[in-house]
Order: sequence, then structure tokens, then C-alpha cells
Amino acid sequence: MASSVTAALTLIRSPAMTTNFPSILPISSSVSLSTSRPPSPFLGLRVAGAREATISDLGRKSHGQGLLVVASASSRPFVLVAEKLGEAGLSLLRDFAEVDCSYNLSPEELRAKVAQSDALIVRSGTKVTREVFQASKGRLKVVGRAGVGIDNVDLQAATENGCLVVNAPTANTIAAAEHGIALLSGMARNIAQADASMKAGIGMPILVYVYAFWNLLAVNMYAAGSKWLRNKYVGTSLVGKTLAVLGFGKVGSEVARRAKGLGMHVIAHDPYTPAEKAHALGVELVPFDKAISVADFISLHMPLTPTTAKVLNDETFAKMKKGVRIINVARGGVIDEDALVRALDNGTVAQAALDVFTAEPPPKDSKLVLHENVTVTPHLGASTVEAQEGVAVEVAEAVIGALKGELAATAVNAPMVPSEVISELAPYVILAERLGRLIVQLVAGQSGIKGVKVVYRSARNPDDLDTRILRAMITKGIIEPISSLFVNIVNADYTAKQRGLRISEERVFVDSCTETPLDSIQIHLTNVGSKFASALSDSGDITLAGRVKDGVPHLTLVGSFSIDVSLEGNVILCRNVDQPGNIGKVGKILGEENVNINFMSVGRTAPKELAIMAIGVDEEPGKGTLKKIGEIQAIEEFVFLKI
Ligand SMILES: NC(=O)C1=CN([C@@H]2O[C@H](COP(=O)(O)OP(=O)(O)OC[C@H]3O[C@@H](n4cnc5c(N)ncnc54)[C@H](O)[C@@H]3O)[C@@H](O)[C@H]2O)C=CC1
Ligand SMILES: O=C(O)C(=O)COP(=O)(O)O
Repeated sequence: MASSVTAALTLIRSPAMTTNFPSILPISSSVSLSTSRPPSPFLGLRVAGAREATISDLGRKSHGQGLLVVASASSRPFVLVAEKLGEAGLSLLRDFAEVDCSYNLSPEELRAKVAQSDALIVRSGTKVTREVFQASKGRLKVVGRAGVGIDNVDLQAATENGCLVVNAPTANTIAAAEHGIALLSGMARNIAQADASMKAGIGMPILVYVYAFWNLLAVNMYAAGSKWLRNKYVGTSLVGKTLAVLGFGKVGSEVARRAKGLGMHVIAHDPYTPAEKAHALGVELVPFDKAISVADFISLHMPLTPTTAKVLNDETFAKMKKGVRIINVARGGVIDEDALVRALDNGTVAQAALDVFTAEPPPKDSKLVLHENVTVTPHLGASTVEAQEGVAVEVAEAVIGALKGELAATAVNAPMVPSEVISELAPYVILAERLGRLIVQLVAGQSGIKGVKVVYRSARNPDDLDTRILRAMITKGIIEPISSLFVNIVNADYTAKQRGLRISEERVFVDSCTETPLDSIQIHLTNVGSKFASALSDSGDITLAGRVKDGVPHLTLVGSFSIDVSLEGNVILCRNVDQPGNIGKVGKILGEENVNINFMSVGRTAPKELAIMAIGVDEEPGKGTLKKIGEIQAIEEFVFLKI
């Protein structure tokens, strides 16, 4: 439902009354709080609880509805599977969504399809570029990578577009490690070259033809054409040789474990892995230069990042032992391929076994692929039946979870928050968003919001309180009403930064119950004017605070006034002289228009002095009703705030 809060706000009688909306980057007065974005019920958080769907949507403008999350019963989400996926994963997806398996799409076809898709599943063969996210126009809520490496997905663009990226980080580890070991062993014994030489000389079609008709002749021809090069393909032994594993993560450590079983001496280089992990496998972690200079075999297992790109190059090849052998099942880009050809030609590198290439597939005339001392496979590391079923299930579960609004444990571009934490914070997440949504409506003037200070009061140790979701929700609450942006947990920090919104967090210890994660959340907007002067605290900040009572968010502080109003509907705040009859007058006006009051609270400085009346209303009062409230004699200022 489209709504315009601007219209309602223009009725506010206040010296600072203005239709100028607060802006983070100043914006014009014509901005309205449009909520007309097509419902995109995904990527929120879903937490079952006493108040079903207690976490409001992190992925859509859901004010007032507050609830979420799964695609409505009538609309099943749409999942585009752009590369071959194991049947078990497909079957899980089909139970939940409409699934379109369209392989080998051109970039144009992919862009056209994502505009109709809530989720996209790929392997390493599909480039999910910025253009793809732009073409989806916000519809794409999750990209699932059925494998580990996400270098084919533009993560920055995904984050900017609020699209979650999940991968399947564990199910193909063993397959990749086994492939690494297969390449290592096969290379050491020249298996591929020897096999090719034996088969060379006779084309298979000829062989079959001849075999069928002249069996004897075929055998003779085979013997004459093939090569039996026992001397040429003398191999090298593995036992006692030094293997340097570069990148001691999941695959690297499994390769190390297997290589130890083959009797190799294994060392590793990985600046980010704990030394104990390597020691537990009897592997020594060494500096990069040492690893490459003492190794007989070097196996690459790091991700492709700006730091690892072309980490093997002319300079580093020059530091290697003459006759070193290289295995790469990580990413082609970690090797400077031209430099590798030079190192092979000059004998620095005796052999290389490569599963991955800078360009995939590599050019037909690639000197590297055609080099006689190089063994190649077409990116087969993850291609076992078992691994493909595994990644399919792993990614399907993550995608379905994300579409249901759950935070994926395999999220690549969003904080991973354990489900227990999410479940506990559920009502506070609603509180956080609503406080953000209310406070931004109190801003007036042209300065724009720059600083937000959030104070979490809690009896818990700071380490036991993960505030990332709360911060994201406050950001969402503040930014969405004043922009056309779509904020969720994926892009909240990015969006805030982009808009110059500095959010600082402070935790204050309170001596209360540690059973509940938070006593209260207080938000200050610093250095801005307010259209409701009473919302300014002594420090001059617009200040609101709230807490959760019996699972329901409550507004408990406005400026310096303590109040208590449940945040289940919209709120009217009035500052009035504390005298009898005000509540009755406002109640009567609202009653005449059939606006139901769900909560009511008065906070005052001292009896018969200034008071704030906070009234929670289920419906949105009409302009005329608000005008009548503003005309009540004792009311000095008032504001209608929409949740
Ligand atoms: N060929 C294939 O089909 C497959 C390839 N892979 C690739 O294998 C690689 C490793 O995958 P996983 O082990 O699952 O990842 P992982 O994240 O578990 O391990 C990567 C390791 O590399 C380390 N690392 C990062 N920068 C480094 C640097 N500059 N120097 C040394 N180490 C560094 C990290 O600390 C981490 O321990 C990835 O590139 C992945 O895409 C994975 C599966 C299949
Ligand atoms: O998981 C990875 O990183 C891989 O490289 C596997 O790629 P694939 O899924 O086989 O295209």
C-alpha cells in the first residue's frame, strides 16, 4: 500500500513546522515516504516466537506490518538455476519455489532472466556482474554459489544492491583435495603424457572401423602407430620430497593430510591460519619465500584476491628450486600464466598440473595448455558425483533459508549471526527499526542527519551482545523513510557510509537481569533540529529510547520525558500544559473518527507543569482530525509519527 507520511506531517503545528524532510544528504521537501515498492518478502529475518513473525522485515519497507517473511502462500519465489546442479538440490528447491534450469545463457539472456528471479544459482562458469544486479532491479535477493570460490560474483555490487550471496563452502573440499593429489601423482609419473602417447598415432574412429571389419589388421596398426616410451616417461618419486601448500584452508589442509600419507614432507604458507591447525597435522607454517624456495612441489590453495593475484610470477619463479613442480586447483589468476610458460621453457619449473585458468576455457592456442610438460583438466576439482550432490544440497538449503528470511550460515557478504542470537534479539530488532523510523520523522531543518549515536543498556558482558542486526535495523529505520533505498542487513552499513551517516555505538552496563539481552536501546541524532522541540534532550540531540516488555516494543523516552507507549501502531506525541481534561479531549476527537487508541502515557516534568502525552493509535488519523488536536488550547506542539 502506498502511503505518504509527508502529508500527515505537514499538519504538525510547531514553530519549526516544515515539509522539508530530514536528509542524510539534504533532500527536497517533495520527498514523500513512499512505501509502494513491490512487496519483496525476502531476506528479512524469520524467527518463530510467541508473537509469530516477531522480527520485522529486513528486506522490504514493511512499516506497520512489522511482520515477515516467507513468500506469501500465493506467490512462490522464482529461482533461476544457471548451471547444472545436483538432483537432490533441485528437488529441495522445487518443493519451495518455481525453478527454471536454464544453462549456457548469454549475458543478455541472464540479465533478462534475473529481472524475473528472486534467486540465482550458479557455479564457477557464470559471471554475475554488476550489470546482472542492476538488471534485476532489486528483485534478486540471493545469489547461491554451488561451490566455494565467489570470484565470479561481483560482491560489491551484490552488497550495494542488497543482495545476499551464499556459497557451499564445505561440500566439495574433499573432491578438490583429491583432485589436487591426483594431479600431483599423475604429474610425477607422467600419466597423462604417457597415456596420450600410447593412444597417439591411430585415430579412434579409424581404429573402431578397422577393428570391426579387419580385427587382425587393427591390432597390427595399433602396435605400429602407438608409442611405448618407457624411457621417456621415467617419473619422480614423492616420498621424502617437500610439498609446499600455499593456502592452508579447507582444501589445502586436506591436501597436506593426504600428502603426508604419501610420505611427503609438507610445509605450508598461510598468513591467516592458526599455527596450531598446521601443527596438529604435522605441518610447519613458513614464510612465503621459504616455502617456494625449498619446495620440490608447490600446490596452490588460496582464494583469488587482489593480494594473491599472480602471486607466482617471474620474480617468484626465480626464487624456486630448479625443477620444481606446480599444482593449481585454486584459481588460474593466482599464477602469471605467461611467466609460468617462461619458467617451464627455461627449466625452472619441470612440470605443472593445472585444473584452473585465468580465462576459462583457455584459448585454443594457449601455450600453457599445449606445453608438453603441463597436465591440464577442465576445472574438474569439484566434479565428483558426491561433491556435486553435496554442494547442490548445501546451496539449495542456504538459498531457501535466505528466501524464507533466515540468515544464512554461509552468507558471504553479510554478518553471520548464530540463530540463537537472532532468536533472542527478535523483539529488539523490531524495536530498533521502529525507533529509527520514529526518530527520523522528528527531524527538521536543512542540516541533514550526520551523526547517530546508539546506546545499548544491558546487564550482559559486551562480548555477549552482538549488535550488528540492531545497528542494521536502526539504519533501515532511519534511511528508508527518507529515500527510495532498500536497506537490509546486507547493505545497511554500506548504505549508511555512502550517505555520510556515521553511526556510533555505546554499551552501558546496567545492573539488571542478564536473562534478557538488552535493558533498553537509546538513539540520539546529533546536531539536527527537531519539529517537536520536546524531543530534544538536554544535550540538544533528538533522543528516543525504547525497551521490550513482554515481547512488545515500547517507546519509553522522548527527549527528557519518560513515557511508556507500546509501539504496535502509530504514535501521536503532544506537549501540553499538565492540566485535567487534555486526555479526554484528544480521546474524544480520535473516537469521533473511529481511530482506536491502543496505548496512552503521560510523562511530565512536575505536576501541573509541562507534560508529554504519547498516544498509540491503530489507524492513521485524517488531516482534519490531526488539525482538531492541534487546536486544543493546552497543546503547545504535537507530532504524528507513523510506524
Ligand atoms: N578447482 C576446483 O574445482 C575447486 C577450487 N577451489 C578453490 O580452492 C581454493 C581454496 O578453497 P578452500 O580451501 O575451500 O578455501 P578456504 O577459504 O578454506 O582456504 C583458503 C585459505 O587461503 C588462505 N589465504 C588467503 N590469502 C592467502 C595468501 N595471500 N597466502 C596464503 N594463503 C592465503 C586463507 O587464510 C585460507 O586459509 C579457492 O580458491 C577455491 O575457489 C575449491 C574447490 C574446488
Ligand atoms: O568451488 C569452487 O571454488 C570451484 O572452483 C568449483 O567450481 P565448479 O562449481 O566446479 O564450477
